[in-house]
Amino acid sequence: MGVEGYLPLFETEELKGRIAYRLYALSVLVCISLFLAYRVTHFPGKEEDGRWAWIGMFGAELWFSLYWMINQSARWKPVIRRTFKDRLSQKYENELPGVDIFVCTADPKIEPPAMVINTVLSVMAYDYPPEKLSVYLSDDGGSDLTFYALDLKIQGVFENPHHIGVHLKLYKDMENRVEIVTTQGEITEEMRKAHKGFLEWVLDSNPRDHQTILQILIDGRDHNFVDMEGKQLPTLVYMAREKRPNYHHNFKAGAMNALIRVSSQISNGEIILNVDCDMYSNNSESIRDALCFFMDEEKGNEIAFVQYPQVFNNNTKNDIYGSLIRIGIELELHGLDGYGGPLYVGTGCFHRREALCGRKYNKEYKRDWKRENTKKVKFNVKELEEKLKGLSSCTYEVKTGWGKEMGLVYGCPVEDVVTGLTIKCRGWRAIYFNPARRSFLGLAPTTLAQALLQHKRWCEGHFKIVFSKHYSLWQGHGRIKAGLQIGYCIYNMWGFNCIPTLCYIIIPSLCLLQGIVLFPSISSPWFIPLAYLVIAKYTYSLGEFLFCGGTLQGWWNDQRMWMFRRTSSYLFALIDLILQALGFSKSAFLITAKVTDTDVSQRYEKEIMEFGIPSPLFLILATLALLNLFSLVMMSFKSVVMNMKAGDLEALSMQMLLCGTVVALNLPVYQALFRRKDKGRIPSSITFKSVVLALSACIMSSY
Ligand SMILES: O=c1ccn([C@@H]2O[C@H](COP(=O)(O)OP(=O)(O)O[C@H]3O[C@H](CO)[C@@H](O)[C@H](O)[C@H]3O)[C@@H](O)[C@H]2O)c(=O)[nH]1
Ligand SMILES: [Mn+2]
Repeated sequence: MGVEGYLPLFETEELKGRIAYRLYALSVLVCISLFLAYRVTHFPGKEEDGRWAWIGMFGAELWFSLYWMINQSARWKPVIRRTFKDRLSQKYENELPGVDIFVCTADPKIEPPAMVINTVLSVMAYDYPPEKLSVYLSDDGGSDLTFYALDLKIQGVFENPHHIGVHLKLYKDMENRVEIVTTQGEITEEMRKAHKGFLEWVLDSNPRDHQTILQILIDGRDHNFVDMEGKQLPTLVYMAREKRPNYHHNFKAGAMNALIRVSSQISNGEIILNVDCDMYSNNSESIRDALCFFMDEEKGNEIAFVQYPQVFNNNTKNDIYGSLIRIGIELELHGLDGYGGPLYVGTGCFHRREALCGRKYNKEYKRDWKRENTKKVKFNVKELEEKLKGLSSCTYEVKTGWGKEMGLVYGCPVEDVVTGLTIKCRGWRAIYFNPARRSFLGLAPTTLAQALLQHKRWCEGHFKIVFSKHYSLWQGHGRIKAGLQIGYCIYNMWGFNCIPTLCYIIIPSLCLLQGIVLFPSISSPWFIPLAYLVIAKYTYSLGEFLFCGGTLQGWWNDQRMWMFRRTSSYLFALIDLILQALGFSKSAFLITAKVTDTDVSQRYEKEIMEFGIPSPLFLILATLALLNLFSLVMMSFKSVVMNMKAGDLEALSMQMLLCGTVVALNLPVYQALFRRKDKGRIPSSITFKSVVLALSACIMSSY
């Protein structure tokens, strides 16, 4: 029996239809084996044509089969969570823990201050006792513009009680003032004098070289900080940690760790929520939902973090860049939850401070929520600010466990994933909570280049994980469930799809020109498993996508984006990785832009793909698209001119189908190459190079 009078604060339900799914998966597995058996038994001999092509195809198929199996882990046992917030209030309303909210921003040009402040205000407006809520803004841009915007808005809050929680648009006036300053790019003398905070920006400070700037703008302990209705306000702190050229700042992970330390001396909330500067809160109940997990008497103690889905408010209907990763958020993360917890994806995540700071979980651990928060700060604001600056200095972490055993883990462009796994390996579990109303909304990339570069960074991060001790199969061994170890591999191994996909897009089209047969012909019995695989897999994939709330066109776009990512982002990540290993380049964190030109955003609204710049990513995409187009055209031409026999054509039919599908997926590329006139088309230098490359490949292989 459990605790007396125990009422669970949340419940868990397994996703339905699992038996049917497992039967389907079994049938696919059988056909995969049959198809591989066909490959092995029909291999061309040493003297025959196409031996290399067959080796390439076989290698790719072996990988795809393995990757398909890895993917099953996320579909085997997905779970769905539900909370009981009324029970939470009944039982714990007076013992609610302190919650510290961290917002990270890094660059006032690509992350506009007005947006950052909107996010800050949205999290100040949570339905939660203000004296238990503290908001911290970390500004890696060290920007006086961001500070100015924050300060201005806060004055607005004092002057207008309805400000918090109301959408930014109503505050056009203030927004305009912020905008003017942002475009001017500097703070005037007059503004500088108006607030003591600006004194901290000394003349020669720049984003990469400055002292710590720490300002407690609202001190939650001080009951004079009330809005016009007399309602108390949450604590609000601005921090730009010290930056020096000789010290590596570890990007977002470094910022988060500095905030963990600084906040521990101000509010020391037991729960930490972190959001990116574009991820505003869209649901004032999210804290209470998350607490239902942490505070459940029986199951809550082992929970280290509660992750909400990362979704966007600027997605178009058919999500042309597949930014939503729909299957990931609506299905796969639920699947990982069933085995011990989702990935930590870096934003929209509630942490237990102790777990984030390196504590190990064991069965004896039991949080007593009735215990008072022991942090009673005696200093006044000014003293406190001065005292805490040292905590975010460059040298503070030297020879400490920060970045390894404590806080977010350093050294990886997907620091969040590594951190989440490390926490789980310390014995904790995590929860994925995906309520009907979206809890956080951010900005998805609005150009193809941005979308592909974001995936390049992620892929590079996951590659690094595989070659480090943080690979789930090593680090997780004996510490987390096998299902979860494999579940992590879905993402860790994203990049390995690159070469096999390139094989599958290049080899069949070139072989088509040479008349080399790669697949069983329609009349052969070996055709049956292949046909089953193609039909069953794609029908299922479409069904899954629709079930997850997508559209038919959205699914098609998603297929295209996965092809693009695998052949360009992942390839570049691989090349970069090799260059880094050889010492030719260094890892960087390219921040995703959150501002867009008007004509670019108009095209985005209309779901017209945005190329525009002569990126090498596009050269690859265009060349592959043309290669398949040329092969298909030349092949059709040849079959008419040379009057090919029906039997020969039949043997090549699967290759023609494959080529045809690639061509169909690439329609937006051909339009951008040859038909469009707007600025978002593919630049002519890329058009020229890709035509030359694709043509020469075709000509060379036809002879
Ligand atoms: O030196 C830096 C670099 C970035 N950031 C902040 O980190 C956040 C995420 O950066 P963004 O460029 O928007 O990343 P995304 O492409 O959206 O990246 C996703 O993937 C990242 C890992 O690659 C996670 O950290 C993010 O939470 C997740 O949203 C933003 O708020 C940035 O301001 C910093 O604070 N300091
Ligand atoms: Mn982002």
